[in-house]
Amino acid sequence: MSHHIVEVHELEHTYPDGTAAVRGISFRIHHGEAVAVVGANGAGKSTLLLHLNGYLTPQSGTVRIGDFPLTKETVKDIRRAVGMIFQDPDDQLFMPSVYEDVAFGPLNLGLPPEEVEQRVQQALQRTGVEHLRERPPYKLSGGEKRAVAIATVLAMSPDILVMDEPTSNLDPLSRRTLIELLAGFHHTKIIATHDLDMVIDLCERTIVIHEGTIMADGPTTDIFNDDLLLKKSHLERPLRMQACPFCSRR
Ligand SMILES: Nc1ncnc2c1ncn2[C@@H]1O[C@H](COP(=O)(O)OP(=O)(O)OP(=O)(O)O)[C@@H](O)[C@H]1O
Repeated sequence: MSHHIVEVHELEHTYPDGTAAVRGISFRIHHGEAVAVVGANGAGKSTLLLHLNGYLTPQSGTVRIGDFPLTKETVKDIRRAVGMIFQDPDDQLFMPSVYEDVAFGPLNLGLPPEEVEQRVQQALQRTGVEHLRERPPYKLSGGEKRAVAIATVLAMSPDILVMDEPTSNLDPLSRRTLIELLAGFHHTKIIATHDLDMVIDLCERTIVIHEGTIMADGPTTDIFNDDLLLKKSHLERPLRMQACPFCSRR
């Protein structure tokens, strides 16, 4: 097996209206790495992420997850390895209760009832939402929904977690709780986000996307200290790295 768990090579994607969203992207990610994908609105982050578990298949170029090249034939295996957490938890939660949402994936795998129960219990415990087990997901708060969406993914025991804007629309405390939760996961993590302060907390490596191409790929601290790169990519230093507006100290 390759020691690169994710390999993307010369990936391109053009939408039917002619928008070239991903224009020749290549990178490799090792087991256990936590990698941020950052870039301005419309840079191509979500389009790239949708290729990592087969919601989109390559028009040109390749995506490999572990031993499998992504094709229509391997997509089922790839979805078992890669858990995708969407920006809007409502895209992920559709059953009448939290329990049923978290059990949905394991039941679809045809697992025996005891194992389904065990996976659901563990996933709810790890995300701290056991008490919501019988609640209808649509009545939960944004932070609770996000945690349940993560539980639905954990119940599938993926190797890799791919997340699109996991902290969007969360209040500061829910955001902090989520960051602590994610920091405790030992999965390979790929996180597309505008929350650059979260990136400092979670990701040792950052890939900067600009107009569908990779502008930079390296240690997060190097990227966030490169003001010219940030400017060219329409990004700003994370708040934590900006000068204090009152005392002008960093
Ligand atoms: N379904 C679609 N049809 C046509 N164009 C699309 C579609 N989805 C995205 N695009 C376009 O592709 C480009 C990349 O969009 P994408 O959503 O991947 O960017 P992003 O970096 O995730 O942006 P954001 O930070 O705003 O979420 C944009 O120009 C966008 O308008």
